[in-house]
Amino acid sequence: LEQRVKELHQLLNEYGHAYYVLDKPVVPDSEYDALMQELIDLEERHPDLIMPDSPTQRIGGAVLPGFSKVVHDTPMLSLSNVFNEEDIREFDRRVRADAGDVTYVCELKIDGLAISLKYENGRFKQGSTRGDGTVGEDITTNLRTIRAIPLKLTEDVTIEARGEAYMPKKSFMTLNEHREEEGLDVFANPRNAAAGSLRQLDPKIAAKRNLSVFMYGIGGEGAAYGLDAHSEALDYLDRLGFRTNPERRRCKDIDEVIAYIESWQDRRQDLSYEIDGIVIKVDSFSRQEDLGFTAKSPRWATAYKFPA
Ligand SMILES: COc1nc2nc(N)nc(N)c2nc1C
Repeated sequence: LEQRVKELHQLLNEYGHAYYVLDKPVVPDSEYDALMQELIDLEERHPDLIMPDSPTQRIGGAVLPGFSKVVHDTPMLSLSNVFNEEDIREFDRRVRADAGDVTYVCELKIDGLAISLKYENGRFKQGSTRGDGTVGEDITTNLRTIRAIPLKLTEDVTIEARGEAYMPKKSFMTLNEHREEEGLDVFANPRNAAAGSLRQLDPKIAAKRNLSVFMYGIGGEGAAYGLDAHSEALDYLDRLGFRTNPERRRCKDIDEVIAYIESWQDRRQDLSYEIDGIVIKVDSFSRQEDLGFTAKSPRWATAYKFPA
């Protein structure tokens, strides 16, 4: 019996990772659903076999009275913005003045809300919003309902991952259609819909909102995991089981960055999620250290914003 439960955990985690994290289903939905139902039945008959990281435990029971506060180990900063090619080249000049020639990483800037996910010995422990950058809200129960967030990592590491929770465009359209039918206010955009969903005190509501995430960094010192560069940190997050955005690109100079940005000017409407810009980051962690931070933003990163 325990053996079958373990086997179901393994299968459901593997199939769930393929479907929700890699967007590459390996079994038909009907097979996944049948295995999930088998595990639900087994756990109902033998509650002693229910483990906290069981795939059935994503939707917590109780409605929360409110959200408790979480003080971030390191502040969740904001990004400076640039709006045109001149700004981008000015950013590059300032970077090279202090750090010399650098390689950049460009990432799509997902139009969602920033979250922090903390894991202890490979198990999801706490998830929170950015809040004011220093203190956020504990939304662990809601984040557990997001299938793209692993409850258990492939390694027993203690780590904090940071990224963006968002609502795909299709889910946003469907949600607003349902709200209109029910005479409820519609959400203005997917970002508001995602934020509103994660601010629900009843996890059953968040669970129905089809939210997803793209993780974009490690909280604290990436070097602590033997990593020398941001691109390596993203590959490490992949290996641990997190969902990262596949459109990221290492650029050897600012001309390549500008070409990458131009390539997304129009292509972005083909994406299944909304982006509001492109984030440009210096790749090497030691070059990032040379550059440091202003009071509220890293000097080694900036966000190019698309015209509204
Ligand atoms: C290093 O700090 C950051 N990195 C980021 N990366 C991406 N892709 N998107 C963001 N919104 C973002 N925001 C911040 C503060």
